Amino acid sequence: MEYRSKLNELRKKIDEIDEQILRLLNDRARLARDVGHIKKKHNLPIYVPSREQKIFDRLEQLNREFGEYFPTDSIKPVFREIISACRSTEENLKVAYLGPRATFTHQAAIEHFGQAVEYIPVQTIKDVFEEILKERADFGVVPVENTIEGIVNYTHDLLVDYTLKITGEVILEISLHLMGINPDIKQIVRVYSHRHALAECREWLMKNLPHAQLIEVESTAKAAEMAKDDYESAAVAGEAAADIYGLHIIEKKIDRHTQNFTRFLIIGKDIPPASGNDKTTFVFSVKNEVGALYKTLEPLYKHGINMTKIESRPSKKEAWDYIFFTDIEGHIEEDRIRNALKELEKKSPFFKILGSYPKAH
Ligand SMILES: O=C(O)C(=O)C[C@]1(C(=O)O)C=C[C@@H](O)C=C1
Repeated sequence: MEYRSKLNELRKKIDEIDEQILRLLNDRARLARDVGHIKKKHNLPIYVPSREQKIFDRLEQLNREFGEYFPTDSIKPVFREIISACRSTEENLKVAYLGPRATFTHQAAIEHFGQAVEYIPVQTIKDVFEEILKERADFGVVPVENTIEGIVNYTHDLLVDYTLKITGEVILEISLHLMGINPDIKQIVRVYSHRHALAECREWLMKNLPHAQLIEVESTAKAAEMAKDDYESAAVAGEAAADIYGLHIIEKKIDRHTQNFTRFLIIGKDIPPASGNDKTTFVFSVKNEVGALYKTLEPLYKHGINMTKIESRPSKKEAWDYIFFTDIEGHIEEDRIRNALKELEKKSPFFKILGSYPKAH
């Protein structure tokens, strides 16, 4: 019985600490609200991703110094929600994303903005751009490339056509989980999912649920919705679907791809200020002459700028004419980046900066 009194004593201490945390959260929210008043008065943006990134970096570092009793991997998810909630006392951010709810794009959006924003699921990537342009949303979230499927052409084309800017990126590991309201796998007789997701998990399903009926539905999100009221059903879907539809994750990562990552872009109207660890994305074309690509990119080399990616796409203006989507390290506020890009622009028939934004970790 002695352990009971010890347990009670420890729980009492946890309650006291929770109370202190809660008081501090209220103090924090009050300060954020005051910051919000000043920013509104001086017409400054409420959402400052560079500041948020600095907070995460500093706290992760401090947590290591504190001995990591609290897992460092949990710092960002916890503080992301704290900041999201504090931010919501300053302004109600509206974020459009390629829906429906519970998709991986939704998951990426939550990973970036936290829960305390108004989410607007829309049907197409173009609708995401339109929502921002028509001022129904402040930001948008769209997929741009996947390690297995390659680039999302449509997102690239829209970035060229619209005046909007890339303001951030999220890289998400695409893991498919088995989920349901019933955690007992032995009672599962039906498994819902999208055709591709079922195919990716076939090996695991054959081995562990050989008698279950596999039912194809239009999306992994729909699968989770189908499973949410049925004790004998499970769905194969992403983590956001389990959160949103209140399902238990019965078995984590049942897909066989270990290198399945998708990169999502956050788009908005303005380029955010430098965070100190940024990327700039631009697109350009080259003249039709020998060594044109080499010559056009020379200013990057001259100014010591690291190019991390270059991707060609048909320009759609003339046959066999290409434009190049390029990522470099650094922010357009930095002199060396600005100067190099000015020189590069002079050499290109077409040039456009698509954004400068904090690098995803
Ligand atoms: O520092 C600010 O500018 C704030 O508004 C506070 C705060 C925060 O909660 O820490 C909230 C929103 C911003 O995106 C950045 C940080």
